[in-house]
Amino acid sequence: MDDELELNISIPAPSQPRKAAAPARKDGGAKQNGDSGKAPAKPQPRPQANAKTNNGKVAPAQQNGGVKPADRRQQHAKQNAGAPAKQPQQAKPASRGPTQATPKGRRDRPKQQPGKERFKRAAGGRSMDPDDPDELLRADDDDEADDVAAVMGLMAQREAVLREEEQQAAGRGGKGKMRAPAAELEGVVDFGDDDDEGGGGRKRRRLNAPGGGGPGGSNANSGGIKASGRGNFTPGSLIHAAPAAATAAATADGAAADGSKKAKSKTGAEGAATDADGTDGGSTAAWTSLGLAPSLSQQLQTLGFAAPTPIQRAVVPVLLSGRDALVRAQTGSGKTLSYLLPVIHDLQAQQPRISRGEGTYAILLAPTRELCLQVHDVASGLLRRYHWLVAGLLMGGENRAHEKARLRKGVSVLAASPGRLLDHLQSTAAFRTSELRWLVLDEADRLLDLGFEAKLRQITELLNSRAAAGGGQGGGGEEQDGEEEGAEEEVEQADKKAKGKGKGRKGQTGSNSASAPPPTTSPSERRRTVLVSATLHRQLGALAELALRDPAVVGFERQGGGGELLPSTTTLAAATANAAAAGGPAEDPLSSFSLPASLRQTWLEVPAKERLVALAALLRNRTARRRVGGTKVVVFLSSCVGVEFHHHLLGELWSGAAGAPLLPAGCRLLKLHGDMPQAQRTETFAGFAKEGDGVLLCTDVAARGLDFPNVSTIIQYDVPGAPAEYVHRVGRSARMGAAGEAVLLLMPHEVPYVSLLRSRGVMLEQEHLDKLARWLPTPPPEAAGEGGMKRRLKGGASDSGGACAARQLAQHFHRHLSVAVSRDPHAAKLATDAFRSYVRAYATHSGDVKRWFAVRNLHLGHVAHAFCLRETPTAMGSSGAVADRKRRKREAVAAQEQERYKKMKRAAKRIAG
Ligand SMILES: Nc1ncnc2c1ncn2[C@@H]1O[C@H](COP(=O)(O)OP(=O)(O)OP(=O)(O)O)[C@@H](O)[C@H]1O
Repeated sequence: MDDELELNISIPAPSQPRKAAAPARKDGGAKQNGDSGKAPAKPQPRPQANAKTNNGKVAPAQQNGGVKPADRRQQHAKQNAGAPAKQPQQAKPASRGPTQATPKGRRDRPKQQPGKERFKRAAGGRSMDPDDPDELLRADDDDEADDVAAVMGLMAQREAVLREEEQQAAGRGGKGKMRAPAAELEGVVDFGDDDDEGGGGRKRRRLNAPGGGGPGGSNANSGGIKASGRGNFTPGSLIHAAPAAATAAATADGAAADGSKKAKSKTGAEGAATDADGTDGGSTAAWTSLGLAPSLSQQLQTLGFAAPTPIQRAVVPVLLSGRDALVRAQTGSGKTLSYLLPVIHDLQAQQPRISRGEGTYAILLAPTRELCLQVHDVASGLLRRYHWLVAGLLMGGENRAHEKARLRKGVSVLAASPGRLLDHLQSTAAFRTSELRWLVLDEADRLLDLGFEAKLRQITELLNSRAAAGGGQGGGGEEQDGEEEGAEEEVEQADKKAKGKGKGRKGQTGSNSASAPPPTTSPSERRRTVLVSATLHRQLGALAELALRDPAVVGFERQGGGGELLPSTTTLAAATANAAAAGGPAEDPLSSFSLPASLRQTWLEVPAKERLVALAALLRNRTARRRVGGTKVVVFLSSCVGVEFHHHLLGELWSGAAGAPLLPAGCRLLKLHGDMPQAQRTETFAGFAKEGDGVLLCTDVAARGLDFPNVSTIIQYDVPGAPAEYVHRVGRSARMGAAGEAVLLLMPHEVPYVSLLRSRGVMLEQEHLDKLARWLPTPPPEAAGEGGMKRRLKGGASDSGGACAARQLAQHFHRHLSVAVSRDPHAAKLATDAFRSYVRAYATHSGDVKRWFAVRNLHLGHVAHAFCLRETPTAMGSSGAVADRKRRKREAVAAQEQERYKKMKRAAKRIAG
């Protein structure tokens, strides 16, 4: 659908602290740094001017402009070592002389703790933690250039924190730094602890804060959080630090995994698996044994990842060996880290160190904006230890000029959506990709769907041609960003440096690199390509031919007498041969899906005209089941306007019509779809992740990859277009071995869809609407005529008579609701548009499911009833917007005609007169 993510660059700042200060964020951090789409109020002074002290002396950061990051760090550390925390802040006034021009209104600002104040402003008023390296990174932007000394002080603090942390880790082997896993294992997550104190961002955490701030501490701020370099909230941060969850996933897969001590003690099988592995779930050894650098393993521990999941165990060594790969594993099994870890291991090991000016070394493509954000945030968390590697984000809906500026500065690891990436490859001359070593396609099957495939081909062709040309310059489009001109000089210098350095580096890796492609290969050959999805399918063969070289196929296969799912690594040819030998379709070795064992799947047969009340009953029933850690329900619909309509109906209109809200107190109703403004999308995405209880109405924009913690139920109100989409939708629940359930609503003629799913390895049980009878909505007391039915219902809603009465009552209520809709012009318009969109989306079912989802099978009157429409709308051929446009055109033509007629009449009068 519409939901290709466009970009939003969120690039943690450079290692050079020459320019600081992000634009003031009003959204409390939910919005990304510098991506607010708002230009700074005034042109800001150039860094050179700002770096001068009162005496006109140049600040050390500039004197060292060309020094390697490591040397620079040492200098900063020397200058600031041992300085009290406020010392660098006190230096701030010196960096902005009293006579120096400052933006209006800032001259008279109180000068106490200027550094802290500035950071606070940059965070939109939030308190920021100077010990958090991300705060430093976030502070870099283009609109305010000052506070060199303050930034340097923070750099020094960061260095000190990292050094201290490394020393501590060396001393105790990383043990004791893990968050207590019990809470996560049980799904008991204290969301309040992870909430940001501001509106929407995550809570700031110290890497090694005194007073128990470390992940092992009891402090509320403790615990590994997946942190964005941009202040984005990372949904996964709430649960990922669950070493036990890894074990739970292993259990679900029937595969081996190690985990926390608590997890190990849970089952003998798990304990045996850990022992067999020879790793200790609480130490970095579990990660280093995969070939990962000790520093990266330590960072994983710091973030709370105790041990690899089965898919990570299988994938990491394969990618470290330099092979391309197709990775196919269940939803929620940890695929993101499985490709990010080899990428980061490889880049951190490059010698001499990578500098951001050299351009992009890894591109991580994802089909939706939210997924790009999520991948970027996970990458940022891992890169916190490697300040010379910069993560960035390109996605639709964001300011291109800001993106260009960041690309000019350089982004080492880039999460991007295909559309915006292609756009920049074609038009941003300073976007350097000649050093690209990794291309990862997350949700690769979706990226290969119609709509993305052509873009992907263009992207790979452009990358190949740039690599062959060796220059890495963009498609020649000249950038026209006057506001960003100032960045040019800096970038040119970085580019010069990069050219010199890049030559020396090709093919070189540090001593701790497990393996790397041979140094003699050309850039395009050196690039590793990884395709990842829970539902890779045969169309990928085409891409494999296009971009992959003898890829390893890593996933899970049913093996052994019990048909257990075990991790396996093979080749595409072998996978095809195996499938053929097993009687499966040889052309599609990946045709059947596997779902988490902890997921309970049911389907509910509901006649069209009862769909709405059945949805209401399901929501009431499921949100009434309180779970420790929160009760979250995700409802999938087929269109954006469908989401809008139901959000309005089940929220605002419901209370009026029913006399009480549909959802229990404290359970929020949220919406997410591709037609929402980006800021609102990001806010919902973060908000739902943080929410304790909530219901999210969404389109398939939320179907893939999103990692919302504690989703207890998935309701598929509108049937997904293809079985693969079913798998991704239900995969938002039951992640990492947690319990979850998925309910699919089917109209009677759609029931054969269940058999199709079964044939693809997806097993569902039937649930009956009558069992939900007592949750069906009833008319408000003032609505007359249902008293008798109510009494019968009281007598026994579960018996068939009671259930029947409840369904009649619900229909009575439904009519009541329809009246409310017809009286609300906004709701009535939404209902009509939603109905039309539903029918149009229904017509797009294709391939093997089309026969059950033909529009001719629909009783349009009943379907309209489910949208609270008392008449079936006509003009199905056009959407509301198109119909409006046509109407306006007709009116304009009529007005013109009338004007012409009047003119003719006047002319005729003149002639006659
Ligand atoms: N080794 C690990 N230990 C504990 N938690 C982990 C580990 N690896 C990943 N996780 C957590 O598991 C959750 C699911 O991971 P991830 O999003 O990578 O799954 P996925 O396989 O990509 O799912 P999907 O197919 O839906 O995209 C995340 O919250 C992540 O932080």
